[in-house]
Amino acid sequence: MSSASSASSVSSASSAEHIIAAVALRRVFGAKAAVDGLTFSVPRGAAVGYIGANGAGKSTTIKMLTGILKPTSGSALTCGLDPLRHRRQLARRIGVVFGQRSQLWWDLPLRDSFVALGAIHRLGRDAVRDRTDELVDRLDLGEFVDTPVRQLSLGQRIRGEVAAALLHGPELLILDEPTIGLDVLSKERLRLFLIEQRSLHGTSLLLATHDMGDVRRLTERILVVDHGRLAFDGTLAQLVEQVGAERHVVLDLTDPAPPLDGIPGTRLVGMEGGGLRQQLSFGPGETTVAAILAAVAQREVQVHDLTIEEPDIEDVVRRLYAG
Ligand SMILES: Nc1ncnc2c1ncn2[C@@H]1O[C@H](COP(=O)(O)OP(=O)(O)OP(=O)(O)O)[C@@H](O)[C@H]1O
Repeated sequence: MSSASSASSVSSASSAEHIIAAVALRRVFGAKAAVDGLTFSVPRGAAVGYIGANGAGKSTTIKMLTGILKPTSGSALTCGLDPLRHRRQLARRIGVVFGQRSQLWWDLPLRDSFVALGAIHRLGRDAVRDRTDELVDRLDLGEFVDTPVRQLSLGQRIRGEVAAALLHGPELLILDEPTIGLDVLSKERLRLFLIEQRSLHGTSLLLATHDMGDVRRLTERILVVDHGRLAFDGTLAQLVEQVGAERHVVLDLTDPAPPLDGIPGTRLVGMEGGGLRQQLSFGPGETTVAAILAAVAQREVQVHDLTIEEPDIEDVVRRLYAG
């Protein structure tokens, strides 16, 4: 079955409710199925994390959803459109960022890229200017918006990529590893911006990432893909319940202290240096870092430093299969 004819088999009712609808999506490279019969849908307005180990098939899925790659079989509708047949129309309704590959013009300053993209998307000059001003302000691009892209740092470039992807106010934003290689502050700044944009504009989000922090902050549902197949579809809390992928807070204390057990919502999972460093684990919804710190303060110990460790995605996927 061709992808064009099969895409039309996804009902139009579902395409109104769903920003993405994939049915038995499959893509083979030589003898290997990179994506192997994926069926899932994303309701309009939702934010979904798409996670999996290296080579699990995430980028291949995204390429099929955006019309870059033809499925070997199965079908996909993105914004109700067949991505291959309506690639140009689709481009006006989605924004895509591949963290590892630039979609900007290397020799042009960001501002000129925005003007060029505005022309491609057929936005009026005033609309481009207003939207550029908003994005420069919200993403703090002011210092480098007139610098050629090739001279930007990774964090600056990614902010530029995200701005470019949102210039035309897409219904759906697809991000493939947007925070890869970014330092903690740049990651956080980008996440806050994305949260704000979604609440302002109701943009749907599909986020492929290796970063559990991205998933936790930005999405409400998780799809786990493994060897091109869907291994899990549910909330982070359900995933944690199923595989026990908890967060850890590592507390470095100013003086050795007795075990910090019995802190509500946490388990003491490690102690070093006679109590100088203690590690507590906790699941989503059980407690917060702020509540943990407040409870620790009542034990009359002083926290000198703290680190929050997110569960490792490769480990989560392994445990999903082991269980
Ligand atoms: N153009 C291609 N030709 C041949 N094999 C490919 C091609 N693109 C992807 N693959 C293979 O398909 C599988 C899935 O790759 P894909 O890039 O979709 O995984 P991924 O989940 O995005 O991985 P990563 O997290 O490492 O980016 C891998 O085994 C990869 O080597």
